[in-house]
Amino acid sequence: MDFQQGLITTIHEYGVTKDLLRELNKRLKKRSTAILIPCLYEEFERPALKDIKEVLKNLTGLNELVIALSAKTADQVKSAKSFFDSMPFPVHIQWTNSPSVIELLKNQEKNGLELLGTPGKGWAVWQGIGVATRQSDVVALFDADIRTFTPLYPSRMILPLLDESYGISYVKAFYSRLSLETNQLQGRATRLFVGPLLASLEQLVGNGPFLQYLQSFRYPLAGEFAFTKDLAMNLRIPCDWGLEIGLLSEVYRNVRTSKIAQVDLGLFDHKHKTIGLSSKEGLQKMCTEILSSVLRGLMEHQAQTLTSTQLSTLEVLYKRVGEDRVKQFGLDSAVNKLPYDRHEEELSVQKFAKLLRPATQGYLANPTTQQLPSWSRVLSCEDKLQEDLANAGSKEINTTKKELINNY
Ligand SMILES: O=C(O)[C@H](O)COP(=O)(O)O
Repeated sequence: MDFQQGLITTIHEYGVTKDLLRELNKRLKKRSTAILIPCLYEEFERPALKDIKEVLKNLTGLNELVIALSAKTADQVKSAKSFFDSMPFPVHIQWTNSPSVIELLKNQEKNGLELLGTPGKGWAVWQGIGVATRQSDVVALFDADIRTFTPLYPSRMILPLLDESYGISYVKAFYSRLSLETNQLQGRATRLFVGPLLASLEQLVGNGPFLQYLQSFRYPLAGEFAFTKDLAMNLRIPCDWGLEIGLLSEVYRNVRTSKIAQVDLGLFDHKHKTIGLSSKEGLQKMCTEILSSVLRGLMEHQAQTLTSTQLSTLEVLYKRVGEDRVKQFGLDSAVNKLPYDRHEEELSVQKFAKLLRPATQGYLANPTTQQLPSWSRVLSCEDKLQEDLANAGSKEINTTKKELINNY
């Protein structure tokens, strides 16, 4: 526990779990809430989503479950629908890359709206927000690959938004990251890249408000967050691995920090990526895109950028802080009797350090990234697009347009 340091409210986990679901269901009836799960069809073939479904079945007060599904065939969509057959609330399967959705969004180019995002989580989140906010005042988002999902997750993520007297608009998760198989610390991008990067940038450019804000989050890359409809409708959505940092930047732009809370979800594990052989793969690609997102935030909120001398300093600082963190996590693991592969962690820091120069130069050469426009901006042009999108995403399928699906 801490004593609420930092800019945002921290909700700790004190181990009291009695009646959590009863309380949640009671409050859900008073403020309409949707859960949004962006998802590739492959997740339906893995055990995690089945476990998530079993927990969600207990949320009798939920207004809607929205599955933003990327699928290759109509049969996959049908089987996703029957997978969620028995839920005690409406389930909307939004086929994000269906021919009708692609046609509808492509058609918006005539209005100057670029809505065909790069396929991936960002695009699915954007569609899911559009669909979910038609009928719900609160939206909570969970990844489909969480292997440790318990009733505590939805309860703790959603409850802070259901009592409006606290004035909270945005809730972000944090957790302890341990692999269920090896019992080793996970969260490599967060621990070994984002943490040391933010600390190094702070030394380099000073403790400006945006850097201070980002550092208030105990797990800035957490993919689990919840927001009120009015905030959700005003967020631009990035389409790359910078999604989580990019959304934090959009939240910073839209609400005061007193309206933000982070919640301890306890233990968390999910599907893991490899570190990748180059900056185009795995965690290295992820960190490259995260760096762009952090640099963009520095520009947008602090009007700061990196000169070439600063870039050299950043490389030196990051390496030093990264190596210090490896030692710190080693001690943390030893005292907790967790296995720790120091060599592997040192190699990760070395690889991440090598990304800094090309990634920064790449960002400076092209600082604007693809972001999907906020829903409030979209509706100012096409006020029926939420409905049209939801209809197109759940419509029966035209399999003759298979090549469209494959491209998205
Ligand atoms: O949270 C993170 O740092 C990234 O998602 C990577 O996580 P992992 O090391 O648990 O795969």
